[in-house]
Amino acid sequence: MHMQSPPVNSLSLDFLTELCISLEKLEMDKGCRGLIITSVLSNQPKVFSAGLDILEMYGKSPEHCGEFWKVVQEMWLKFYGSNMGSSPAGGCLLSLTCDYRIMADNPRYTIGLNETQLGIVAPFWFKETMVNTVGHRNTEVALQLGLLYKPAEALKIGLVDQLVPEDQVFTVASQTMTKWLTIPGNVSVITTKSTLNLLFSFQLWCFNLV
Ligand SMILES: CC/C=C\CCC/C=C/C(=O)SCCNC(=O)CCNC(=O)[C@H](O)C(C)(C)COP(=O)(O)OP(=O)(O)OC[C@H]1O[C@@H](n2cnc3c(N)ncnc32)[C@H](O)[C@@H]1OP(=O)(O)O
Repeated sequence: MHMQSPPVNSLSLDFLTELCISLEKLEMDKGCRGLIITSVLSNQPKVFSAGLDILEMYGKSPEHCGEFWKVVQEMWLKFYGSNMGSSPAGGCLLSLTCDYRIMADNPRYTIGLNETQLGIVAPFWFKETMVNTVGHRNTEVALQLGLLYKPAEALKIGLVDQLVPEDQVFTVASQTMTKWLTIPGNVSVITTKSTLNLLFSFQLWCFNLV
């Protein structure tokens, strides 16, 4: 899936709604077993996603914010595989929801949950997704300081799984997905993934009740 919402693939209500509808269609397509998500913006260095659309959160009605928030959570529940350039905040969440993260090895790119740098708080399910990926201590430091990591640092703490030269990102992503798809039985993989996320999904469900 190619993301192309200039200038920076910011996650607006319209963009996220379209993303979720596209994912739903793919989920219903029995021939589709995996997804690579990438940015085809023409800017250099390339942005994967600038995160939540800041304008979507400013001066809007509570109903609009509620609708926006619901679709952000929907996006979190659905994702699978990714490859990328710069990924701050919601862009980082988008990639954290994937099974495998391949980042272009260009020190001009950064990834991380930088919310505190903006004076906002990363929601608990952003935080939990980060803890599940890089552990509690790394998350504690990363979130409190709002750190954005360069590729080598991101690899070191496990925030991304692999660095590759920029022109090879898609090829390596395709090869990696081919390997993941050799695991037999869609059901066992999906069930394993659901089990890993079970407690967390339950927590999010409880959170939405209060
Ligand atoms: C209800 C919600 C409550 C709490 C939410 C808490 C969770 C929040 C999660 C978030 O995701 S908040 C968003 C955080 N995002 C960022 O901090 C990213 C900010 N942007 C950047 O760092 C950079 O723009 C960049 C993505 C690295 C790209 O840099 P580049 O130099 O290539 O572009 P430039 O900075 O000139 O930007 C171009 C253009 O895009 C606009 N822009 C950038 N980011 C956003 C965004 N997140 N939302 C909306 N618009 C964005 C920027 O203003 C420029 O616009 P202009 O050309 O009109 O000036």
